[in-house]
Amino acid sequence: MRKQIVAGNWKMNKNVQESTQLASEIVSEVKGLNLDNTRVIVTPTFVNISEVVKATKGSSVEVAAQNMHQAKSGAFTGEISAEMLTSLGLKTVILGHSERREYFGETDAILVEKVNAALANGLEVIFCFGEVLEDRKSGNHFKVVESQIKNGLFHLPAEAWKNIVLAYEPVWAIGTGETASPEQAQEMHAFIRKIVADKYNVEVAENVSVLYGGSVNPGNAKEIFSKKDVDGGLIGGAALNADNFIALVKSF
Ligand SMILES: O=C[C@H](O)COP(=O)(O)O
Repeated sequence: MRKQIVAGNWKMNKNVQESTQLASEIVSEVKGLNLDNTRVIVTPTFVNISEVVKATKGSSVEVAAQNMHQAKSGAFTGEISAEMLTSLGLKTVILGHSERREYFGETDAILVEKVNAALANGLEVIFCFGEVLEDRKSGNHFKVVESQIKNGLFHLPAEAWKNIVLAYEPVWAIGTGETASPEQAQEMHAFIRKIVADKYNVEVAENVSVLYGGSVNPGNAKEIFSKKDVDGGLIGGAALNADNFIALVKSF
């Protein structure tokens, strides 16, 4: 059975003290929860990963990275490799976030290299995609999402999908306070599962967790997460506060 996941993407927020404090608060709040089928993930910025790994040691809270470079090592000033992440004990990396695509020029071709490098190093990939408002308004959103998934992931063999998590993040809903309605999320998630089933098989499609991201908060999470094909969320703003984040973890 696929897992439910609440992943907090801290983006470029929180210094080292704030990061460890938030992580410690989350650790102490998850202690009393039954998380048999729910994974709780936090993704601090690179410089704070080590300290957050220490702060979460021994707890069920997982630490992941927000990005990585595709090369093994070398002259790539300012970049971080997959092996550097695994050497810290990380098991998961977010790739293809719309902010990386938009502000840092990450193309489908670059993402293929990143996905391959991550998987080759034993990392699980939370692969993000989603349409901009124009696409949604013109009814192009299914096509856009299909092409992002196809171009980024459909070169993979079926067995690689056990290390893939999908994150549908409509760009118009990220940090805007505007959320896709639970019905819009469900409709897209069902579509995503269908194209994965068509390309591979029903088993791969049913086993992959598909997260929703875009202005999820304690007020709307329950309804969104209750949808059949929504397996949790990739959370930005609401993940920066332990109470809000834990409220989301309790929203299944
Ligand atoms: O990675 C998280 C998403 O970009 C969602 O961000 P948000 O919850 O602040 O809208």
